[in-house]
Amino acid sequence: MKPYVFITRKLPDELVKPLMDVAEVEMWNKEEEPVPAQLLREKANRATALLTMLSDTIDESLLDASPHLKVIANLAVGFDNIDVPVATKRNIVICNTPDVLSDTTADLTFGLLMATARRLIESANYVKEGKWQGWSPYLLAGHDIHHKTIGIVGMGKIGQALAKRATGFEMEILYHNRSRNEVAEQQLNATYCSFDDLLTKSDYVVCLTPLTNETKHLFNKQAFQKMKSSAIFVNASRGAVVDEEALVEALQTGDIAAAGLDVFTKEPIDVDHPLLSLSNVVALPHIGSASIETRTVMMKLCVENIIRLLQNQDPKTIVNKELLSQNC
Ligand SMILES: NC(=O)C1=CN([C@@H]2O[C@H](COP(=O)(O)OP(=O)(O)OC[C@H]3O[C@@H](n4cnc5c(N)ncnc54)[C@H](O)[C@@H]3O)[C@@H](O)[C@H]2O)C=CC1
Ligand SMILES: O=C(O)C(=O)CO
Repeated sequence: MKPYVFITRKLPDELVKPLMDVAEVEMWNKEEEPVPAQLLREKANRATALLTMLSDTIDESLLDASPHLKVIANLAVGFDNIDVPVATKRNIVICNTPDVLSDTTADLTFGLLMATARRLIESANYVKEGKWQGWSPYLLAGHDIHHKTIGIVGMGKIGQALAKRATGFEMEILYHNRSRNEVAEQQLNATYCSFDDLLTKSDYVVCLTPLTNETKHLFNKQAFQKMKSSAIFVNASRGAVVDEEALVEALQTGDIAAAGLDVFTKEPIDVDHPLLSLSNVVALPHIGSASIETRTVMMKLCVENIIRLLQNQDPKTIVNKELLSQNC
């Protein structure tokens, strides 16, 4: 009997085809809506493998109810939606999609920084809404990007790709990370800083850390108060690294100048959330890695990882590496 694999979103058939050759595959039939939690639970109960989205919660109770599960391939590099320690205890391999999305996410993050600094969305709407009466010296004037200081919190793969883009704008690059990044220092001339130093010195503060117990609400009232009043905050990691109430207050009181946000604590964010009413906020619907090319490669990587695991080979990318020698 073929192993049963459940995919929690409608993906293109041609990308899933290789999996169908080795497994019985079922997919949730909607592209834009997550699978209901109860249905996921029922499917997971029979599944040997799951291909999940970052919007699916894979917690202890779901893992408890999934006795045959061998692998979960998450269509994301981030895996904060999965209880990895519990999965590891149950010998369930967790795969993610690192590297393949770093350049695409860095492009979006730098684009978001530019859109926020130069007020691109506000300006485009201004024209389309017929508000443009004529040229004037400070009409929709924003802030320079070139030769300014960017502070990157989380100098990992995406952070490094972002720093590379910042060098093209001749920016001074500061970074804060769990450990020193020699490539960033030697090849990109980035300078390591304490978190507080980075906050006080940067014109642009960009968050690219994973969401962990340590980074939850890292950007709180105190952090925003340490930033320059002209600083622009950009978050392309996970919403919960930010205390959103504190961010609203910082933007309203002028502790910081503006924010570019690709991610939110609750996704989708409620349309009446105070952040969305502020003209100095650019909000995007979590599209960091959303290019057709990159999403296709991410899907292929998930499919390949599941096939490899089902054939008792090492996956190409794994989160809980400690399981490699045991399982694969
Ligand atoms: N907006 C979007 O669509 C996307 C968001 N992401 C988010 O970006 C995150 C980073 O992705 P990668 O760069 O590939 O991961 P990575 O693992 O290569 O880099 C993360 C870096 O953050 C550092 N870090 C962890 N905890 C820290 C802390 N407390 N203080 C300072 N630094 C800390 C790590 O040392 C590491 O260098 C993902 O975990 C994900 O949450 C990733 C892709 C797309
Ligand atoms: O990969 C991730 O972690 C994302 O947020 C989407 O690509």
